[in-house]
Amino acid sequence: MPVALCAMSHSPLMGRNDPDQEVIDAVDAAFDHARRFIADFAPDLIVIFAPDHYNGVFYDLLPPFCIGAAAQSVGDYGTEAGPLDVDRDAAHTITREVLDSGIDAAFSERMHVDHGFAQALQLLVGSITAVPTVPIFINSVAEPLGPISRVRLLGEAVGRAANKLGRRVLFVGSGGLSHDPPIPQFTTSPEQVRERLIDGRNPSDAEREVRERRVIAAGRDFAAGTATIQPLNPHWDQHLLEILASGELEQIDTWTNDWFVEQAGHSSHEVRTWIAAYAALHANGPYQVTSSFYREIPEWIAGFGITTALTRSSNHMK
Ligand SMILES: O=C(O)CCC(=O)/C=C/C=C(\O)C(=O)O
Ligand SMILES: [Fe+2]
Repeated sequence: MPVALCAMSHSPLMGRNDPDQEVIDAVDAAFDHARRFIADFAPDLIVIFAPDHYNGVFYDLLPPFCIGAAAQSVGDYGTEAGPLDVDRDAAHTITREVLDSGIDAAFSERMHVDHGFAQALQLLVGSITAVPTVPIFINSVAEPLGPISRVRLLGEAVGRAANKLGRRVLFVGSGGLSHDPPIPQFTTSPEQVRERLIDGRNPSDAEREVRERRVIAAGRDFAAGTATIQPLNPHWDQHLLEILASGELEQIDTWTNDWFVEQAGHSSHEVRTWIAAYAALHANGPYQVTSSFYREIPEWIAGFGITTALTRSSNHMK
């Protein structure tokens, strides 16, 4: 069966701290294109790789990867709250293949997910329940992180499982390219913040509001050139996009986690979701990137990309 991919940046600042209309129009056009690509492909299952930002997964038990057989969106930053339409059987099949491949992913019958999953599903297919989904959490925020090669291997195992499902599977990767938004680091946080990073589920509306305002203010300062956060790195972003388009994903195995941060900021680890999605596609055969959008958008603290891809055999089977 054919498989396809859409990898996209997300940003909680979209609609909250917007750039010039010309930039918004360009992003909207790129999302329109991605939506048409997905509608043409007509997936009957979405496997989405996304991170969490201390809304669903905490330091009380922090796996590198977790596959959800049921999942609940927390509804942060105005995203849709409530249950995703998770395909439990597909989640079990994928988990078995991943574990059989020697990748020790966690498994959840009640995964909590945030805008990393919900914003992508809403933007690409309209809602968190529009298409049956298997959500796969990839820790991209809470250090320490394992080597990037494990992410590629996870993606390959998921891709092999998808191949066995006999379904029209769309792989989605959700997360930024270079960016360094103000997400607390455990080692440098005061005790009170550490406590919420360990066990901060179900914050009050007021607590959530304070956190969200802090990120919005950082976006304003960053766009005004007065923030102390790390600059975007369009050269690094383009280099990564070229490697992903080439299909030579092993090249990325040599990149250290420190180098990701040095070059592209702490949240550049979110490209783990893209690498997993591309590896899943690659496990189904040689592929072709069919569209690639990129802009630096300081207002959203994002090197912002959207790409679509198809395996070459899927192209003939459309
Ligand atoms: O306040 C916190 O603990 C988390 C802040 C937060 O959720 C920021 C998210 C930013 C992104 O998702 C992003 O730029 O990719
Ligand atoms: Fe993020």
